[in-house]
Amino acid sequence: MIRAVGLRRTFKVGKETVEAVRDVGFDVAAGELLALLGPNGAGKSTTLRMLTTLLPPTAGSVHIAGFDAAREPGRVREVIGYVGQKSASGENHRIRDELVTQGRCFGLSAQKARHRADEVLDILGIGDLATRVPGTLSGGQRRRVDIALGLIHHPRVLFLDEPTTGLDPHSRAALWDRIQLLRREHGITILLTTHYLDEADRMADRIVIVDRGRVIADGTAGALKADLAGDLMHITTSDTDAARAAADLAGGMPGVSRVTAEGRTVNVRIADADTALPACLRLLDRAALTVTRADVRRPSLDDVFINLTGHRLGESGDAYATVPTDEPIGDTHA
Ligand SMILES: Nc1ncnc2c1ncn2[C@@H]1O[C@H](COP(=O)(O)OP(=O)(O)OP(=O)(O)O)[C@@H](O)[C@H]1O
Repeated sequence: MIRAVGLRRTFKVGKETVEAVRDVGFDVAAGELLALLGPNGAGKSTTLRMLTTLLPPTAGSVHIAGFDAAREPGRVREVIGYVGQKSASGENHRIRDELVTQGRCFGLSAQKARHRADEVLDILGIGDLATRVPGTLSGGQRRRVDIALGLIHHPRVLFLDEPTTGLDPHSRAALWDRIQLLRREHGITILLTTHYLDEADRMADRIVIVDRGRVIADGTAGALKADLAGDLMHITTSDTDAARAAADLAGGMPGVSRVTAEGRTVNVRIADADTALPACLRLLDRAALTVTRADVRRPSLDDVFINLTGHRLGESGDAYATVPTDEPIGDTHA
């Protein structure tokens, strides 16, 4: 349904050239929900704008539902909905009127536009807000209105740029449910950008991780964790000397990709920790090293990101978190 090949986009800023997107490519199947995950400045919005005909790529190509975005942008716009980071609604018109006007802009008759407006209000669970004006809504309600506006013309593909940024946890969860419903019950292909790891993990069929304008991983959350992170064994020993000795022994085990000793604890990254842990404990026992505690932790997407880039998603001054702040929406750039 979506095919991006070798996308590149540079910007001239004074004498400098900013390479916002260097080489991005992926396919999204019909009905799939794909999350484009990456830190601030990774190139997610720029990629989205190229996919939605809002920005011409410096190089590369985009096809949506078989239409070439460069040669048939009008056909592409007919089949896609785009919800940017900034709110698309004004302040003073009633929500239902905004939706009807939007429907009319897409060529629906007055009757069909009214009917569709009620339909999308229902899909987003905001029928009770129909006569309110956007200026009086909460961030989460306003986000739903934005998505309703993006759905008015029955798009087959929906692009959402950081749909939950700035929402409180309750509003985020409610919005996740609505987005899942769009895909499940209405068969819409969805591509969303996010820098929330838990969001990508829980929502997406597939995750494409971008960093500094490049795709650095592409797969299901489960496959990324299994292939790029591995399980973690935490083994606590009697003292720091024992931990160092245990780390040396554990490091020689098959399937180990990394071992660190912190105080009395040894952290071992290993392919299949459930099987490896008993073997490791026997090894340490034979060496007369006392183990006071041992447990296994499954990898998170954060572990995947660290393994790929050497830093956490939230590091280097970027404003990432797995728990969002309560900042209002609509203050980020499009
Ligand atoms: N119009 C522009 N002119 C100059 N540089 C730009 C422009 N748009 C984007 N950039 C730069 O391109 C890089 C990628 O920006 P982009 O907005 O695509 O990242 P992002 O991953 O969406 O980040 P965020 O999560 O903060 O929205 C950044 O360094 C940004 O400053």
